[in-house]
Amino acid sequence: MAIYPFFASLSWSIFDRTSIFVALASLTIVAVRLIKKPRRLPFPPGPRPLPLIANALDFPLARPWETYTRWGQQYGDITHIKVLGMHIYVLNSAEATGDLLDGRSNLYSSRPDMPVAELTGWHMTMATLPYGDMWRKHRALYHNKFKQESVHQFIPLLTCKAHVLLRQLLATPDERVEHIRNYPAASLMYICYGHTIESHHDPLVEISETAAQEVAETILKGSLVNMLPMARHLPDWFGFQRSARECRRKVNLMLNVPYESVRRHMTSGNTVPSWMSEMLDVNDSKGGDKAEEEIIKSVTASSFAGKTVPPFRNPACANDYTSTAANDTTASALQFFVLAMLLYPEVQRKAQEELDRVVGLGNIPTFEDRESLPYIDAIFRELLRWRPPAAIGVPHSSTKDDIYRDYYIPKGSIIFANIWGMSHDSSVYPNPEAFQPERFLNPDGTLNDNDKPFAFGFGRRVCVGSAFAREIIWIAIATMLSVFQFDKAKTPEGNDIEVDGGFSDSLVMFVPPPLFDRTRLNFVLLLLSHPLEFKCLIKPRSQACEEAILKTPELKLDSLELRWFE
Ligand code: HEM
Repeated sequence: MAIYPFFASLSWSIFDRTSIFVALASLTIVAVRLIKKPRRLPFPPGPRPLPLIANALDFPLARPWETYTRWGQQYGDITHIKVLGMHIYVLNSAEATGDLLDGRSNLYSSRPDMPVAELTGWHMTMATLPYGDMWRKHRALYHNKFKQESVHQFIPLLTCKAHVLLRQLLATPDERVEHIRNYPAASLMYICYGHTIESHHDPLVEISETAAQEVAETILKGSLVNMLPMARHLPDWFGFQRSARECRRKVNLMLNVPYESVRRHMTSGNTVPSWMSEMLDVNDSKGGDKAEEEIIKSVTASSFAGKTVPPFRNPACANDYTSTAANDTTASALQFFVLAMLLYPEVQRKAQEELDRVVGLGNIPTFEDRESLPYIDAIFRELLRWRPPAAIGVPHSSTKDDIYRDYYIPKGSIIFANIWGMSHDSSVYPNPEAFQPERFLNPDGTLNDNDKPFAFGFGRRVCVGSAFAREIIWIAIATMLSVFQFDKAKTPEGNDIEVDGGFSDSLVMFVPPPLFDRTRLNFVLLLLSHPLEFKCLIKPRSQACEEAILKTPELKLDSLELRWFE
């Protein structure tokens, strides 16, 4: 049967020419949209998903950077997996990371959502805030304090704290791990609140640590709450409610003890100048907005809060804990520095030759010597390349559907950039496992232009403390190398105790998202890498070095008196 007569019989009165034109045009637009619609495009390649559980078994929980790097070799520089309904993308090249996280930072600057974190009161830390106005406010305050042009204000304090570190290492070298951990914590506590840490058991540091510890444990117990929000109404004996309440109490102490103490000093006309007192002054002068005050509490707490011993603790590692921002990244870099000096004694020798040439044996360098000490800066850059403290960074999440290289990336995807893989790309860094500061030097010994470490992350979420990190780590490395010799410890027979160079996993833990709400994603717990425990001999390089350490001036600082309340 011919179809034509049917169409021929249609009356022009029903389908006049204009209507047909409009209908055809609309159909064309819809068709083009459908064809171009991102959903039609494929996801990037990745491990084959299984029915029902998709890639749940592929997701690496231990040493994830190794799996990511393997995926990069197998599937190219962008890999896709699907876990518990979430689309996860792993970027394995500087090009793809630059294109998406830097180049399209308007789309890729959020963080995975964390329903359980809200229940525990832990959603206030800046690194976990979703992209938006609240994050912008936090970031602006942070940037203002820690931007490149402002970090010179910290020079006297950091010099003083580096000298404290030298004196501690001289007095009790076997407590190296604790001294190094204490150094960034003591610097940041003073900057944030004007509080001086007197011992390794400072009450304020302990409060922040136990708060974070409590959060990690509550999050584990809270997986069920994340999946089934109704579960939050389970009775107290179920455990989660009690945990969450205790957690909120500790977070509350962490935010309010320093705040109340700073306030009390300000009111009594006895202010110890600090970042918090500065911000409160500005806010007070504008009428003392309460919401702004809460932001001030959170921003200061974000910089040091968050050391926890993870639930799957590596017993061989003295330091495996997770952290939110500043303290542990810095401590991790410095622990790896000591390890590198043991494994690469020729690097230590070259650095000390440079120091002796520039400042002379028995003298301690200052920031003023930095320009003349390029090899020390090269050590710093190589350190962040060789053992980036956050090997897979902090995940970003996308806020709109997107297409990249004809692949589809839906809104709400989680994006990991494999910082480790990019820093160990042998086409850029030949023999990447070797610690070679020379990679960052020109043939004439000056520093080359490669000064954008992947270790600080990407785009609008790039580490806001990176300028400060460069200062605090540099002065510690330069002063330690000038006066100390780092060697392998010896057996009673005088033989070297070997150091295997191992380090703790950077572990990623996913808590399942709500069963019926795919827009609320999950919680991701990231651990920073730290060296596995190793023994080390730390001795002054000479009598003159020992005297120089003992002569370092002690900066007398006013200190905040903490005021406790429950
Ligand atoms: C070696 C030292 C450090 C390393 C390797 C490091 C690394 C990182 C990385 C990888 C991120 C995530 C970037 C991204 O999402 O792409 C980050 C974020 C952050 N870092 Fe650092 N960091 C260091 C030191 C510091 C210091 C000293 C501070 C504070 C003074 C700090 C404050 C922050 C904050 C607040 C964020 C969250 C930024 C945001 O989400 O917008 N970091 N850091």
